Amino acid sequence: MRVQVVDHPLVAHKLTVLRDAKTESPTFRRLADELVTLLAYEATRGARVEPQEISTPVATTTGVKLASPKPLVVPILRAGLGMLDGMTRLLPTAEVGFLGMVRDEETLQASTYAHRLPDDLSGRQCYVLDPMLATGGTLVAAIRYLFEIGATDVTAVCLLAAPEGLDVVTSSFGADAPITVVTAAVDERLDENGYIVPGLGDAGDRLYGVV
Ligand SMILES: O=P(O)(O)OC[C@H]1O[C@H](OP(=O)(O)OP(=O)(O)O)[C@H](O)[C@@H]1O
Ligand SMILES: O=c1cc[nH]c(=O)[nH]1
Ligand SMILES: [Mg+2]
Repeated sequence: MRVQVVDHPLVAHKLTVLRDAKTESPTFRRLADELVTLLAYEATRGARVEPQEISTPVATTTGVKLASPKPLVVPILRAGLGMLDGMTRLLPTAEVGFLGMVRDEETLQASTYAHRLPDDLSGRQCYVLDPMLATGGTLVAAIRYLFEIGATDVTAVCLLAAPEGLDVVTSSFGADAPITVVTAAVDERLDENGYIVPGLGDAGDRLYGVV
């Protein structure tokens, strides 16, 4: 597994505003969207391409286009939905599958309440969107499901990750697993309620309100 922390002043600036408890939903949504686009640029560095012949107004040349099959973007509902537009802005031809998952706030166990994905992910590059990698339970369950239906190449794009969650993903799949985690920061730790410290609070609630 590879962890890539995107080190860029614009990423750090936007993340700081997202962390601020005074930032309200409309600004939080806009900044999450902008931040994901910056992370997506790094997350797609390994996107597969194939040669394509084209004619410019001056000459013929060989360029590249994204290879088939199309990449698949998988936002994890609810909070991952706030990352979808930012990701597909850079990957407009990607297809989108959905996983609905929720973490029990007492046991911290993740469960799946919805899935709508292609039957077979063989050969597809998969990009999982989830703003918070906390205990890692949600991401492990999501990746396990994608592997079960044929995925062999998964990149998780997270706004924030906790060291504990990264360790859980590594120990669940092994250090050599074909998994990349791209994040704006690895924070200090989890608190006793499984929240990332210093973190940004409950990403779903800050995007969409308390339910
Ligand atoms: O790493 P974990 O400990 O599993 O926690 C991370 C998960 O918790 C949050 O989802 P939540 O369950 O709050 O659902 P929501 O997105 O609907 O708010 C977050 O969006 C992640 O999916
Ligand atoms: O800090 C955290 C941990 C899990 N889920 C969140 O939304 N925030
Ligand atoms: Mg939530």
